[in-house]
Amino acid sequence: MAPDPLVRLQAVSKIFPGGIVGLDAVDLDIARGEFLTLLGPSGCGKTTSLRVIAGFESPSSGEVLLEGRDITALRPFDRPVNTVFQDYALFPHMNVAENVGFGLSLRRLTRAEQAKRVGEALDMVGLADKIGARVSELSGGQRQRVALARAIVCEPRVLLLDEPLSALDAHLREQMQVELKRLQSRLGTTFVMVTHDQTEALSISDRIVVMNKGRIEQIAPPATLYDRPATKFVASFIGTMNLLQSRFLGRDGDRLRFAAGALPLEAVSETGELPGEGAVRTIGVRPEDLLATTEAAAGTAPVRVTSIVFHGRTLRLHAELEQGAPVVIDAPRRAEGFQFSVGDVAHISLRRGANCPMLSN
Ligand SMILES: Nc1ncnc2c1ncn2[C@@H]1O[C@H](COP(=O)(O)OP(=O)(O)OP(=O)(O)O)[C@@H](O)[C@H]1O
Repeated sequence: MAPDPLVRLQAVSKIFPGGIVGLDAVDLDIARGEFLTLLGPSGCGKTTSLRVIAGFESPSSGEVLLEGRDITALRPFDRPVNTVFQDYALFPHMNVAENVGFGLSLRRLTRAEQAKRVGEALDMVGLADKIGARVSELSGGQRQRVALARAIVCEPRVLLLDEPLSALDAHLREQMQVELKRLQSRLGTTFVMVTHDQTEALSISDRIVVMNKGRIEQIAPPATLYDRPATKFVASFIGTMNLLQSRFLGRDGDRLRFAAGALPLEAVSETGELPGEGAVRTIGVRPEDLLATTEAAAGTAPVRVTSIVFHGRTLRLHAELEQGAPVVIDAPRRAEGFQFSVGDVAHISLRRGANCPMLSN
């Protein structure tokens, strides 16, 4: 039997004034020690989920459980939960040590104990040498670390992070992603992070919750989400995916044979659903799972190249299948013996062994 989750959202809905749906019957189990990321477009309910867990927002219906105990009515400060906000919410008139120690000052600790814990938290985030610095003297990345230290110093059971890296430039952001993940592993604390950046979610999380319109579309580890998205929404939100309307031809063991126009495809069904013969389904095909050649052969379909985009090691061909359906192919740049130009006809086929998901709506 799976161990009890640390946090459980049970049929949580949040309806804002005016009937705006923030969350729509969300069920979510968060495991002890995991790095869970809430991912989705603007307005999908990520921040509302976080605020419900923190206690800043009370659900319209449903329960929030912590280790099986109903904490729905508990005030934020009575929950063993801390939040790192997008803008860090640091006190500009206090120095680094005072900012980090602020949460502790509400607890009954001796001054010596407080100072020790502040020192340890700053060590954890690599800022021990800035202990006396004013917040205004710090860079964006350093402020971010102070905010983290202030949140971890209270040793919360759950650390909530609302777009914690969004104020940083791309380079620093990537570096902080690695640091955040390392910090989480060292602490063993459960982290729940909100982001709308899929690359960030994929690189940092143990599991990702993809949200859409107040509901959960799919919960899975990054590789599963990438390789086997369950819905069209998830497929198009994570990386680039061709969504090809395809006719079901029959099955070969657990492989389902389809055709998108003249292009033969093989797919797997996540749900176990077996379509009727001739039924049309959407098959998700990654650009790297399509091969392009200049010559027609068995198993290829012709496409017309409409544009070519330089992607470093690969060229991304944007093309059209016979019926005008758009398709994107990643072709290696140093492919022997062929080159494509806009307007050319290329012959594409599915890479052997590609795992194409059959997607539901
Ligand atoms: N206090 C509020 N009053 C009214 N509507 C709200 C309130 N807070 C959130 N909403 C609405 O609830 C929905 C979910 O909002 P939420 O902030 O959770 O989305 P989000 O996924 O975090 O978006 P973003 O990425 O833009 O922060 C949106 O339609 C939003 O407009």
